[in-house]
Amino acid sequence: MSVPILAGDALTKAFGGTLALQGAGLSLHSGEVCAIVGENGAGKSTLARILAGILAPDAGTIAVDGMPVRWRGRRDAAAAGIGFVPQSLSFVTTLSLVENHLIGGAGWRADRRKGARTLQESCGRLGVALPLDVPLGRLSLPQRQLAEIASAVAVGARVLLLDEPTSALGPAEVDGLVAALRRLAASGTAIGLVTHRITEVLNGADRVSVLRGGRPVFDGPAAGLIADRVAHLMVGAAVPPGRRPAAPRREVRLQAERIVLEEGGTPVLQDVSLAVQAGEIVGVAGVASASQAALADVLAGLRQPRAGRVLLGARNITGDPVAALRGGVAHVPEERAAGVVPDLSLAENASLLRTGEPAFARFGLRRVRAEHRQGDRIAREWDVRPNRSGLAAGALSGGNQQKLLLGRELDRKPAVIVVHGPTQGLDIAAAAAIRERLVEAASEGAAVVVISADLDEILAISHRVVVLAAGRIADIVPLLDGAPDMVRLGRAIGGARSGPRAGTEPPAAPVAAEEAV
Ligand SMILES: Nc1ncnc2c1ncn2[C@@H]1O[C@H](COP(=O)(O)OP(=O)(O)OP(=O)(O)O)[C@@H](O)[C@H]1O
Repeated sequence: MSVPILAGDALTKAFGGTLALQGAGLSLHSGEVCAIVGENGAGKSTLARILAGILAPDAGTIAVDGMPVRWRGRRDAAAAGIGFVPQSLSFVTTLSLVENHLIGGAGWRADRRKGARTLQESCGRLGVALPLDVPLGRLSLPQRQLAEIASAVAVGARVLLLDEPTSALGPAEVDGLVAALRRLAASGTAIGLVTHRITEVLNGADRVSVLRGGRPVFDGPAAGLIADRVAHLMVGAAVPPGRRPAAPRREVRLQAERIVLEEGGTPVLQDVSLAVQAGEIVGVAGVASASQAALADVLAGLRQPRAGRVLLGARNITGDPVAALRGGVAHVPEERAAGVVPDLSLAENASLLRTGEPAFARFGLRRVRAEHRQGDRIAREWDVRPNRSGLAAGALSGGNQQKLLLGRELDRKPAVIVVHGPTQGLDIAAAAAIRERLVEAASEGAAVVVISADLDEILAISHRVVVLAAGRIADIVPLLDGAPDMVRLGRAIGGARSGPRAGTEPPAAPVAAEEAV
């Protein structure tokens, strides 16, 4: 076989007492997409970051074109053509793609016109169209992901290491991204793709490298692998099938009435009405867009719509996050960084938003021991690894931060749960466990809104699916015994309106008990 462009061998890395990598390696060849998989905390990000020069290994070697190298930092690796797109996107959202490209990868000497031209070229190579001059904050998460990839390509990456670029994307966007990556690979780029999604491994990758507990357990061609085998390699066990939720109670807990929201003059939510009953799980599907995050924010009282109102029971919580929080609304945002504070410890994050409660404060002073007990308990119950309450949350792997965030929010036994991308970044076993927890919370009476790019996930646990298209409710599709009308659902997701006219859905429309079983 040809000499790999980038190869890491026998790499070892410890963080304090945690051995993140133990003798792991990876070879990336020109024209090849290699999926890097493993459960949460397996060491995938650590491996990618070592290869990209962000972290220094404790032991092991790295070679480029067969020649040993020793990165002194990210710049060394970038200069050798190693591009890296992190799990938490790094571009500044108030700046446009061109501006980010100029202050980041391209360097201050590059001029704007030339920067824009090379970005256009890399978008062309990827086969995607991105607005170059719009602040990134106005783009959807998948577009921002593509923007960082395009910028890495534009600075001449021969190797692209992507840390879970697809975890927040829906099936159509995943297909689009995988197709874009395949096009890039066909032009000679070597791609290392960290992912949890088995379909990507099977459909998008040429080769699969599996890590478990920091050790390499498999490296071989993707062809001939079946989903169960990949799942087994990743978690070392079979994943049990999930449970469906029981019928909801006929009591509307959360109600959004004719919500209208605009961002910079652009309509994001248009006449959106939704009623969620106690014990009900409503899934929100649709092509990933800014509307979904906006809906989550409005339901949690975090954003003031231009028109319409949000009721928690009889209480108006529109644009009032304190009333929403006090009334028992839990919110798990799409971007983990908005929910977990990386510099605070696991214990502090676990008790965040509760510091005023008597259990966590006495005479105005924090009860640090109580915070630690809370951190220990949540970490134990939610399988956050490593379970060390004093550890900075930023030192947890992405998936473990997600478990911590969900654990904190659901531990309050909220009346309403608004969760965006509940299992993003989680391995298949952890994702199944989280879905189980959401079903359990609904069985205990919570009204749950699950916004997810993963349609299978929505279909697995929801009573009804609300389809958002272009900021409007295109349809509300009931699930009978979990089996939706896929044609109707597909049409709605594609933007066709077939159900109730947007905004005219009766807010308190009860779900027939037989629909909800
Ligand atoms: N800066 C750090 N300080 C302390 N521990 C760390 C640090 N970075 C990573 N770790 C630990 O190293 C281990 C491997 O983490 P890594 O982020 O590489 O896992 P991962 O496979 O990418 O997981 P995920 O799928 O959840 O993102 C984890 O136990 C993590 O807590």
